[in-house]
Amino acid sequence: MGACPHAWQHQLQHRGRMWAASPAFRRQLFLLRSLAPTCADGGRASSSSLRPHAMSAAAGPVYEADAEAVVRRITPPLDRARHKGQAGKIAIIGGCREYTGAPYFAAISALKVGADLSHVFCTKDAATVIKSYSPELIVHPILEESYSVRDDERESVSSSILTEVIKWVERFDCIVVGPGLGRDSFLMDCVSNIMRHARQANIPNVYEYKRLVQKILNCEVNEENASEQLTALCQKIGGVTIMKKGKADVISDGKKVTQVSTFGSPRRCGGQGDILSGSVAVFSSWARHFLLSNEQPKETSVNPMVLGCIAGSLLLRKAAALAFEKNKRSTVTTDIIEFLGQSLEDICPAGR
Ligand SMILES: NC(=O)C1=CN([C@@H]2O[C@H](COP(=O)(O)OP(=O)(O)OC[C@H]3O[C@@H](n4cnc5c(N)ncnc54)[C@H](O)[C@@H]3O)[C@@H](O)[C@H]2O)[C@@H](O)CC1
Ligand SMILES: Nc1ncnc2c1ncn2[C@@H]1O[C@H](COP(=O)(O)OP(=O)(O)OP(=O)(O)O)[C@@H](O)[C@H]1O
Ligand SMILES: [Mg+2]
Repeated sequence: MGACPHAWQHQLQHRGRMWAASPAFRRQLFLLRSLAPTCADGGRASSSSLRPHAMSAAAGPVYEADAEAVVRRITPPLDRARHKGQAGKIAIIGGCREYTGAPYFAAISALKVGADLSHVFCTKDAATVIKSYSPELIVHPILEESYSVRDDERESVSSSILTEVIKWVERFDCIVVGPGLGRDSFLMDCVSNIMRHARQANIPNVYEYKRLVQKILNCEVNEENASEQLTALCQKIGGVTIMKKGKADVISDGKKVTQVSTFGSPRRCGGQGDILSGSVAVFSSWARHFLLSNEQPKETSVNPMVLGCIAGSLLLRKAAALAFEKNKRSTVTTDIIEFLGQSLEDICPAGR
């Protein structure tokens, strides 16, 4: 979604040409090729940037991504000529009566990573609360839950919600569906309709993943053939990208399996998945712009969503590590958000 802005595209093209002449180019090309499903060597070769991991399974090896290199490549330069929106417009669909923190974490993380605009589409009850957390966010109180809709109104309310969201959808570079959505049946139905209009990647945790495997593959999660199961799940859902979160974040688009296992923090405070979703949204949109602006060889069909997952995972882990160093057991999600900027700066300085 979203067209590539010209100034940015031009700058990236220029950087792309410079880059092509640089000695590091071959290593990066290998990285990108290795992420591609149909690369010349079938991804079999190994290099310092991608190390096959011991949990290799029938679907093929799981490579440790060179996540820092990915972050450096896809993060756009800061340029005085750029206007508002060119660094990304992100939308979060989530937030209900119970959960107002989750959409806030995801939306504020998108801004702290570097997006220009962050919108939240939530229920009417959640909107005032979310707005009061931060004046930075643009909050749309347009979703409804079952308790506020009469049975005979469901269809008309659902279609007017859809109309309202669709009006906005095309303006966004990436949409995150789910943080704090809860489980209300009417809300789920409305959001399913919205998702049909904007195909999404899924970012499941252990329980969400378990439910997906049971429902789609009709079996239980099996760690013995984890990478084969993940690949099959991506394919069966229709070529989506899935990040299976955990000790290592394992990412697949149904073709290759990559992981990020850089150490983060031993704290498992709720909300880290929400930071992750906001960060992945920004990096995926940057990756899409980057790939559009730097013509890739035809056989190198790199998936921007995969690059976004790799970059988002690394950034969250680095920020979590710094927050834990400072706050130890009292580390909470807000502390991690504060370190997103420094973590990106450490990998990819703003003045480069
Ligand atoms: N401050 C907030 O408003 C927050 C709201 N959240 C929202 O809360 C709702 C429920 O989220 P949950 O993540 O609890 O949902 P799940 O239904 O996936 O988790 C159910 C239970 O499993 C546990 N669990 C999750 N991952 C696990 C793992 N890797 N290993 C072992 N146990 C695990 C959880 O602690 C929870 O008790 C979602 O709508 C979510 O977006 C969360 O994002 C956290 C922050
Ligand atoms: N066992 C672990 N070891 C190291 N890092 C982990 C581990 N589990 C999760 N993480 C980190 O936390 C991130 C979020 O995963 P988590 O399972 O907490 O998501 P979540 O349950 O959706 O979070 P949320 O509370 O926002 O809903 C992962 O991407 C990973 O970086
Ligand atoms: Mg979650």
